[in-house]
Amino acid sequence: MEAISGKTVQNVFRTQDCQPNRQLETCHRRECCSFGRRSTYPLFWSKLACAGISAMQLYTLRTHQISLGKRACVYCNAVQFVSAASAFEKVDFQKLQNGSDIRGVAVAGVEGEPVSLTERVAEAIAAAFAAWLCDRKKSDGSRPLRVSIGHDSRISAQTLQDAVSRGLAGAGFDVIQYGLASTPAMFNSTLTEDEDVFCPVDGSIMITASHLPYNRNGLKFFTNAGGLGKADIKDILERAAIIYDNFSNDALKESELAVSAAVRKADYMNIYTANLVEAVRRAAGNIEKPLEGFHIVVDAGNGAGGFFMGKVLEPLGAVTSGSQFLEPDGLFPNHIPNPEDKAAMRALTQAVLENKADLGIIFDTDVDRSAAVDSSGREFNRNRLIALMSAIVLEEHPGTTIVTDSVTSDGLTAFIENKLGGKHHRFKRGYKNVIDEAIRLNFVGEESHLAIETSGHGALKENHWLDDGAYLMVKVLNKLASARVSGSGCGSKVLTDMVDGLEEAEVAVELRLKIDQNHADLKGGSFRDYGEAVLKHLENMITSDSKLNRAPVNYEGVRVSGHGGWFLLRLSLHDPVLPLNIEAPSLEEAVKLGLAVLAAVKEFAALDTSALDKFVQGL
Ligand SMILES: O=P(O)(O)OC[C@H]1O[C@H](O)[C@H](O)[C@@H](O)[C@@H]1O
Repeated sequence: MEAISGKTVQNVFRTQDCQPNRQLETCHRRECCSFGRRSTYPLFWSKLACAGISAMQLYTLRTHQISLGKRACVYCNAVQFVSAASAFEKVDFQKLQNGSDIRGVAVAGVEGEPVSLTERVAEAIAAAFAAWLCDRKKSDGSRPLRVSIGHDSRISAQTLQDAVSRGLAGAGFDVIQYGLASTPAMFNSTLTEDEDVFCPVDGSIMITASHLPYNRNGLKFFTNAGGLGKADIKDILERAAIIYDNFSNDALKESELAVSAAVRKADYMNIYTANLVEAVRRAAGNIEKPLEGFHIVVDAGNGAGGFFMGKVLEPLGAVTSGSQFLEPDGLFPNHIPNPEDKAAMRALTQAVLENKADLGIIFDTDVDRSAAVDSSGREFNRNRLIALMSAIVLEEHPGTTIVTDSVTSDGLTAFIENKLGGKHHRFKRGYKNVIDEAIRLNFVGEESHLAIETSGHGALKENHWLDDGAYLMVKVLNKLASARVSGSGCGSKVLTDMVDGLEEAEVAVELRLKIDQNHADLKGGSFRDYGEAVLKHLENMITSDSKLNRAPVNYEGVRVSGHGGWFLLRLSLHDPVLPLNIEAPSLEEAVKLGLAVLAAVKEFAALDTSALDKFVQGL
């Protein structure tokens, strides 16, 4: 985690908005809208987005709520712009896309990282999501469309929640705020049937930037069909850019007024966690406290996952003393909440050993990822976590296909296929990619029940293909509890035994080789094209080395086996980086693989190979 100076901390709450200074000529027309009662405004915006109407021609339509459920008349205020110039700082909305999420800098104070996710930007994106949703869902007339909002522990959470609420309320939506929540809970709120917590919602927004540093934040979107994909996010950002460019002072004020009528608060985490508790009780044969006598520590890294101790483990009877960093603190003062972070895993392991616990559980900031540690301090992380989850799922669904990301080991394939009798389908990196691939396989007739990444994202068919770190841990707890009930084992040894036979490489490294986007060698092209050229060249070089073999089936980058191990060079999903994974039985053999890559890539001047240089020199 970056060091945070006192000055930075003072700065972090200074918001980023600039005040509009443009002259507006407003003309309010009050009229009853004869079309779509609640969806008027978003639909209008979405049409604008598609038609590319100029700001000179714009009229914003605004629907207002009179009272919940009793809105006899919807009226529109038309605000005519006299200037096409945006009142706010120019924003490149497409740059905020991070795969199927939106991510940006939300807090000022870090040098070289100007704020990009301002309140106004967030408001425009929320209004754009409303427009997008209106194109897909129609209100049945009994109530307005509604969207739930949750957030993780970041210090910009509250400000962004307010902005997102304004964007939705201004679009005529009902807004249900859940406060501190997990990403998977937000998806669940689109499925739950419970009017007490205003569910099901028509859409849901989670405000989070996962494990990124404290100054970042972002948005994830859900409907009852799951998380939105890349194309949806692109669409929403295109709409948001138009909305933002045409914001007026009056429209913004009206959103502020609309908020108080539109916002409801609900404790949805109670419902979500009760379902998790119920799942473990059911698996143990409806015992009230199936974890009685188990000592389990939780490390939430000061993210949103602290609920797991008090609302899941304790009702199930587990002893939880020694759990740590459960209080939400968006400056993440202890370690980054991220199972991929070595310091985070060390902290959990230490807590398990010091407390002589049976199991340790760790979550990322928004609880869509998790990992565990057994009583001896061995990690269930990366390939070992996938092996454990595969063993659990294959017991329930013999022969099923396990879909994983591309950086999984050859040892994992052997374990899944030879020991467990399943099929390993190694696909691409990216949680959305593996989930979508598992759904596709089922669709074409190949049964798959688990899609899981080495990052700790894992989704089960039985849980609506939702990547839910808490649900993964519930499956682990089910195993612990049911093994004791059936007398087949006690403590985390049950779990450790399940991954017995998984071969793990002596050396496993990931080196991230940066592409300098400003380097002349790119010749004005994109880093992606450059990266592809590096990969093509590597592929050609490999064919002339008899000790190396390209993987016969491969979906991403160049994967090669040789010297008793393997390597994969691929393009990062998001960054101008070529990540290189090497696994081998010894350092010597890993270096041989590294040298083969180095020989092929060294002529690419814009590629920073210093990490690989150091590795092959044994530094
Ligand atoms: O391609 P990389 O830079 O290694 O990043 C890949 C990772 O990006 C994000 O963090 C996604 O949430 C992960 O699902 C994905 O695995």
